[in-house]
Amino acid sequence: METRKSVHKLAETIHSLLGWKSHLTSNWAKSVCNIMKSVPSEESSIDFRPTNVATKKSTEKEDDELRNAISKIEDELVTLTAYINQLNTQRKQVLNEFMDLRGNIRVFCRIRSIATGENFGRLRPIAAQDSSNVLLKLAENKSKTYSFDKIFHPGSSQDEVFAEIEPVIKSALDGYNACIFAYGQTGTGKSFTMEGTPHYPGVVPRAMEAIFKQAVDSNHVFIFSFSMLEIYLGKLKDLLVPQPTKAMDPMPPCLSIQTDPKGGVEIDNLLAIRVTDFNQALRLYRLGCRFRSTASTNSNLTSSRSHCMIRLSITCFDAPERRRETNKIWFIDLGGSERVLKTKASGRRLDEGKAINLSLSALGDVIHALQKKNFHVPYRNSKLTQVLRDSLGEDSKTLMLVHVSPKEEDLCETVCTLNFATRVRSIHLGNTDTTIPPKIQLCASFIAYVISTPLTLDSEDSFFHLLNFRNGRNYRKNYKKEMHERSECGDWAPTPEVLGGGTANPSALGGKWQPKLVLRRRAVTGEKREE
Ligand SMILES: Nc1ncnc2c1ncn2[C@@H]1O[C@H](COP(=O)(O)OP(=O)(O)OP(=O)(O)O)[C@@H](O)[C@H]1O
Repeated sequence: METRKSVHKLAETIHSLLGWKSHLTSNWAKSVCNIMKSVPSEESSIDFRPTNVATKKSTEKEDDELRNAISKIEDELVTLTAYINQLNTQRKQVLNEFMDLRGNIRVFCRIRSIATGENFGRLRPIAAQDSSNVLLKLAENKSKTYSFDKIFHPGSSQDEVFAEIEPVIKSALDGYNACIFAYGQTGTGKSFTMEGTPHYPGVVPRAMEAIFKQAVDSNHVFIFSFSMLEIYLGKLKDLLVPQPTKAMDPMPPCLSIQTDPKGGVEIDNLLAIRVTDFNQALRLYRLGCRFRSTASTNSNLTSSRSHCMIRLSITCFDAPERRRETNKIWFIDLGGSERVLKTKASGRRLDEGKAINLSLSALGDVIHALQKKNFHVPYRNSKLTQVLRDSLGEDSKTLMLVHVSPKEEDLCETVCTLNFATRVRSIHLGNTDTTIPPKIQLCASFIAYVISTPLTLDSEDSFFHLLNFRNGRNYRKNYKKEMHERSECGDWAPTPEVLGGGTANPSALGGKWQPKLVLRRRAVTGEKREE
C-alpha cells in the first residue's frame, strides 16, 4: 500500500518540482507515473519491505529455495544437453546410414523449362514418367527410360530442387566432405540452378543460408572460410582476387594443387576468407560471380566458359562426434559440354569449348575408374579432377544435378548427358570390403583386369582411344554417321556419349560405330530400354 501511495504522490512531486514549466501539466506527470507503474521490473527491483527480523529470516529461506531451484534447473539442463547431444549423434548416424544406402553419389535430372516467348524450335518429348524415371522419345516408335534418384520436370521450382539437396548440407555440417555439381549441355540451366536469380535464388545461396542457420542452431561453434575459383582453359583462377586489367598491374600468385599424404587436397595461394554469417558469404559469392569468365555463344547469351567452383571450409574443434575436424563442401557449376560443329565456335571460344570438353571427359574417366574400383584412378588428367580428388572418393557425399534440354536439335547432347549421368549413378562408393587386405585386393583387381581385358569397358575405351589416334581425321565423318544412325536406330549410343565428352576432343569422341560394345555397355550400366 505504501508503495502505491508513494507512486501516486510522485505525480504531484514532479509537478511541483517542475511547476515553473507551464507546459508540463499534471496529465504529463500522471502519464510518466503510469509508465513507471507499467514497468514491473522497475517496481519489483525496489525493495519497499520493512527490514524486521522475521521478514529477514523468511527472505533467507526464500533465497535458499531459489538457489535450490536454480541448481535443480542447472542439473536438468546438463542432463538435457547430454540427451540432445546423444540424439544429435544418433540423428547423424541415421542420416549418414540413410545417405549410404541411397549411395554416396546421387544423381538428379532437371529438364529445362521453356520460358514464355522463347523460341525453342521443335520439342522432343522428354518427359518425367514419375519422380525417378524420365522417358526420352528417340524416334517415332523408339523411346528409352532413364532412372535417376530424382527427376525435376520443367515446372519444378528452385525450392523443390533445394529440398532434395538439404541432406547433403547436413552431412557437410557433420564433418563429411561434400560436392554438389551441375552438369549438362551448354544453355540447359546449370547456372540457373546453382546461382539462380535475385527472385529465384539457386542452390549455392540457399545452401549457404541453410548451413549458417543450422550451425547457429547446433550446440557447437563452427569456423567457416569461403573460397571461389574457376578453371579456365585448364588453369586455376582465384575469383576473389582482382585480375590485372593493365599490363603494369601485378599478377596474382599462381594457384597450385597440393595433396597431403592422407589424400587431402589443398590449393596453394587460394584466398580463403573467414566468414561469420550468411550475408558475408553471399557478398563474397556475388563478388566472385562478377569475375567469372562468360561470353555469348550461339547456344547461350551468357555462357560460362569455365568450371566455377565455390568452397566452404567448415571447422569445429569441440565436436568429437563429427567425421573430421575440418571438412569442405564444394559447389561446382561445370562448363557446358558443347559440340563445336553445332556451336560453330572458333578462336578463343573454340579453345574454351575444347578445354571444357577435355576436363568433362577426364571427369568421366575418373568416375568410370571409381565405378570399377580400379586400383588406378586417373585424377591427374585434369585440374578439375585433381581439385575434386578428396570429394569424389569414399567418405564423401556427391550430388550431381544433370541438366537436359527438351529441344529436338539437342537430342544428341541429351542422350550424351543422360548416358553419362546413368553411368555416374551406378557408382556406390564406400562399399569396398575392408576385411580383405589391400595387397590381396590389389592382386585380385589385377587378376580381374587381366582376365577381363578383352571384354571390359576399360579395354573398350582404350581401343576407341587407339582408333581415334589412328582415325583422327575421320572422327567428324564417324560422328556424323553416328548421329545419322542414332536418329535412325534411336537406341544406340556412341562412345563419346557414354564418356560425356564433346566433339572438340578427338580422343573422347569415340571411333567407329560399335553396336555390340554399346549394347554390352548398356547391360553394365543397367539402363532400361523401351521399344
Ligand atoms: N528452369 C529454368 N527456369 C527459368 N529459366 C531458366 C531455367 N533454366 C535456364 N533458364 C534460363 O536459360 C538461360 C540459360 O541458362 P544458364 O545460363 O543457366 O545455362 P548454363 O547451362 O549455365 O549454360 P552454360 O553452360 O553455357 O553456362 C538463362 O537465361 C536462364 O535464366
